[in-house]
Amino acid sequence: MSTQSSAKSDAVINVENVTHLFKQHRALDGISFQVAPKSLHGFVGPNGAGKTTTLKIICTLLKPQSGRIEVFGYNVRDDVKAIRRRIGYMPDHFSMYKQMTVFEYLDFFAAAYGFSLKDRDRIVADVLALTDMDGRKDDLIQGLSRGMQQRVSLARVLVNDPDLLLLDEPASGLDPRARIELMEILRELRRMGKTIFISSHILSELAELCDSVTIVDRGKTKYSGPMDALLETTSENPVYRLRVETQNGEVDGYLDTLKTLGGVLSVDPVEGRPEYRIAIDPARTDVNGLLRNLLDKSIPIAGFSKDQRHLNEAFMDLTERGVRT
Ligand SMILES: Nc1ncnc2c1ncn2[C@@H]1O[C@H](COP(=O)(O)OP(=O)(O)OP(=O)(O)O)[C@@H](O)[C@H]1O
Repeated sequence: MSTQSSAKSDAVINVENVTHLFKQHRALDGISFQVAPKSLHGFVGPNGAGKTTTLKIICTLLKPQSGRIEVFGYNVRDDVKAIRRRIGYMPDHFSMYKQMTVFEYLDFFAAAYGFSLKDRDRIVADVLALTDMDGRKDDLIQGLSRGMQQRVSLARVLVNDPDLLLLDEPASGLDPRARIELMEILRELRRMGKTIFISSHILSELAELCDSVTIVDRGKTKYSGPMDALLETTSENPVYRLRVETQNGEVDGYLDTLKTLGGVLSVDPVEGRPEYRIAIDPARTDVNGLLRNLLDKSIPIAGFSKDQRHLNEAFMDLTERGVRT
């Protein structure tokens, strides 16, 4: 009997204090995080951090040894069938039946899900359209590029119309164009209301795509929340980035004026660009005060934004040195 919990939250994935050992080796060490419905949630961590292990537990291929994992409110220990009906899992390393055509391959999986011959034609046409593969249905898989094979693999995951997609490093080995096209397909799937959980060991790869992210290292959660909040400067003193209009590329001349503005703590010119990073004391001024002062001093503003930490900086701050084997 299935035992969907009355769920204390509406999270699609709820991971609470999960630990998993391979013999003496602690692959997961009390990991916890949640994934909201209809979000595109990144799962990032260095090699050996525990991403694949977590994904396998979420998709019911591996039983958790301790802690709790719920998917759509179903416990992964007891409700395997109910969960499998609603998820699509794309593993990091997969083998395909490469001597099949794209159509035969997808039709084979639709048949494995128990769909009738009539439904299968429609389903395969739908997933081919979703992955922009309509024109390739009669191509042999072995003749397709890696990017195209990855799309077929994604199409295969969509055959049972899952509400949650679990994708393990889907962009690895793809060239920039194939990556961008894959990301566009994922955005479209999210627009259709699917929740997408996507792992990568490269934070920058997911930064533009994902609205929320969990960073994991050595089996522990290092950050889980909105992508924007991760990139905010951690300092208590907000930092803003000012770009000035230049004439003949001349950028000097504003530094001294900027330093004298009320509430400004420090001003750093950005090397090689007509830009400054300005830190303010929030007890003495705010963003509106700073902008007013800039206008009062006739600084020619060409652009102004809150400074964000560089992604790599955020990732390095949160994860430890050394590769885990
Ligand atoms: N079946 C297994 N037997 C023994 N150790 C394992 C097994 N699977 C994973 N591990 C170990 O558990 C740790 C976590 O592995 P996991 O594959 O989950 O990490 P990952 O974050 O997905 O890494 P990568 O980015 O390299 O794919 C690693 O130290 C790995 O060597």
